[in-house]
Amino acid sequence: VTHGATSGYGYGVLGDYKTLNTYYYNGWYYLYDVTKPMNGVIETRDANNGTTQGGYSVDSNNAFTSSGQAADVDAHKYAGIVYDYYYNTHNRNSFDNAGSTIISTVHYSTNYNNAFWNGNQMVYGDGDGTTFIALSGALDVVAHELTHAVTERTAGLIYQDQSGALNESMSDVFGYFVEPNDYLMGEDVYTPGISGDALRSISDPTAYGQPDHMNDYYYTSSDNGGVHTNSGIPNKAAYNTIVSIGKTKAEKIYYRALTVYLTSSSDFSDARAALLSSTADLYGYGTEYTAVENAWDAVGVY
Ligand SMILES: O=C(NO)[C@]12CC[C@H](CC1)C2
Ligand SMILES: [Ca+2]
Ligand SMILES: [Zn+2]
Repeated sequence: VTHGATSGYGYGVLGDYKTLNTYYYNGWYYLYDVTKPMNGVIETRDANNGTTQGGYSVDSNNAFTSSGQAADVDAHKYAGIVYDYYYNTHNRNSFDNAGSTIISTVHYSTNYNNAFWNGNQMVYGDGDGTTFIALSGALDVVAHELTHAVTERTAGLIYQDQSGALNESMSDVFGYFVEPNDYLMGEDVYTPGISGDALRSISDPTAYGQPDHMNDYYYTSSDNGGVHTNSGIPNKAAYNTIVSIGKTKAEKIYYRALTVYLTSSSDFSDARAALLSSTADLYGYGTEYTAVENAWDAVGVY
């Protein structure tokens, strides 16, 4: 075989075995996934602790088993899982719904306790080993970042004040929809020395210093108007919605609100209205509609 799709394997950030969609070319195996529908491609790169996009993550024998490859393994595997979620659940082909290649870069900078979508791709730090370990090691974090890309291409929620907090909330809420085994965000890569904690909770935002009601909205000039703090309010409303109507209906309502009704300047009240319109479109004005009204009443948003 001169070149083509191959199946490899590796160990993730938490040391867990996983199979990988790889690509063989000219003696090297690449973290380059060509198995997705409509020619969607997922590629993973390695900045080698620099701040460039980095070159392709490659291996000589299709076994990505070294400790330095763990972050690459998870970024690649989890990007594929998030692609599949959006395609299978919402019929969306990649972040732009046009099959654009999903690019991830890992080992960005040194001791970098963050991850971000830079407008073109996902970028993950390794963490400092105390606050975070390699951030691609959490599926909800990968889903959080790729949802920033979806939001940017759809509602385009401006990353400031209430629209910015909604932007953050959409990423946390779809992080839950992709990884629904808990209501926590980032728990798999946050504080390796402390068990049971997380970066945020959508069931109880106050557990990690976020408000869960408009009465406690945090007015600040930092963090783009506290977008990572005030997201607790729409996050709590989403949790209320999920527990009352279930994940299957909730994720359809949220996806429709994000892609049909929300705009760049939408605030929390606009989000309530967008979710109610989406609910009415999909399920009418019955129990689901009432549940969404109650969910937002409970956080003081009308
Ligand atoms: O909320 C975030 N970005 O807007 C985080 C912070 C830590 C995880 C990686 C990036 C989530
Ligand atoms: Ca989680
Ligand atoms: Zn974010």
